[in-house]
Amino acid sequence: MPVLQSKDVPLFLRLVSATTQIASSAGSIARKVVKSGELDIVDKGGGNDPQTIADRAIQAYVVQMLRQSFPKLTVIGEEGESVSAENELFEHLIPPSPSNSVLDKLIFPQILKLKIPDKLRGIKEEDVVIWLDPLDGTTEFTKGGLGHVTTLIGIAHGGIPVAGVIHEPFSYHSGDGRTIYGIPGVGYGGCQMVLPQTGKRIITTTQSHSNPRIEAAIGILKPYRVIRAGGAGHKALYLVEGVANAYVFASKGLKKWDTCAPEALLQAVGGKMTDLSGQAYSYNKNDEYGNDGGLLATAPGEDHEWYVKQFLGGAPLNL
Ligand SMILES: Nc1ncnc2c1ncn2[C@@H]1O[C@H](COP(=O)(O)O)[C@@H](O)[C@H]1OP(=O)(O)O
Ligand SMILES: [Mg+2]
Ligand SMILES: [Mg+2]
Ligand SMILES: [Mg+2]
Repeated sequence: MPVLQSKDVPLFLRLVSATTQIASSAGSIARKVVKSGELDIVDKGGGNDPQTIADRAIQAYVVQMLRQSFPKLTVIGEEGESVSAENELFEHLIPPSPSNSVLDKLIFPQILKLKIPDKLRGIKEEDVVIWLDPLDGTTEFTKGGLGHVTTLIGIAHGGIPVAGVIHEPFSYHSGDGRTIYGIPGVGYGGCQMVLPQTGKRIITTTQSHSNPRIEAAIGILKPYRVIRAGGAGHKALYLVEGVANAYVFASKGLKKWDTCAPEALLQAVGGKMTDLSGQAYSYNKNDEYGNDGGLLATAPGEDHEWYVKQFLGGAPLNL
């Protein structure tokens, strides 16, 4: 990937650019698995947390590709350390190594030319933590709800999300999937931000992990409409694209790999994501994986603090 090795381009931009390429080619794995009809579902236990061969193979592929170009990164992936791209069970799913000419055809050539602040320009590889969710929305994936599925690659530095890449392998926009990136304070690409309508509060929440406490929290907000959908990435896109005003999950269950990339994209378009009490998540490598304070995300233009206040004024949520 000659252009990505150029020392003229800051590491941060080379990493974001490479991540968009890798996420995009990982989408072919999910599509191949669906075509084969063999999902090889494993129950990871603890409620509703299935894993398929697509989760394993995408994780292995993304980790291998990132490590090839950026060996000093810390990568924390949902499916753990044990999956390897050399595994004969899914060798057939791993995309062939692209030739240099293909790699030079960047999806977002503009990324390498972005003007970035000094604090991003000075980022060192060894200080970056990648939070990887190879397949988000796996429950929906196993039931054929393919539009809810995304691959999420969050890039964190100093405990905060500095960039996020979201790939929809089964986007209705394109048969090759859709890739989106966001860099807070700098820009975003691959989608268009649309402000949601105001006055009629539309709340999006889980479709497959609900419980009475989640329903009670939504009730506090007196929604005009509730949209139940799968995947943290998918629901964050609802906020980016004007479908919903807020995304609420008043429960434990979400992990840092579910939120890092969506949070970066949402911030890049002017939205906000915190736990239910308005506290920011921390994405250092030694942090707890769980987002045990639940999730509150608001679309651009929404008053995030208003939502926090409703929860503080309501019955204690006790997640
Ligand atoms: N109780 C849970 N256990 C494991 N993962 C969960 C749980 N609740 C939510 N998640 C993860 O958060 C995502 C968003 O939740 P939901 O789809 O219910 O809104 C899920 O797709 C799932 O990610 P994944 O599919 O990557 O395991
Ligand atoms: Mg999972
Ligand atoms: Mg997930
Ligand atoms: Mg996942």
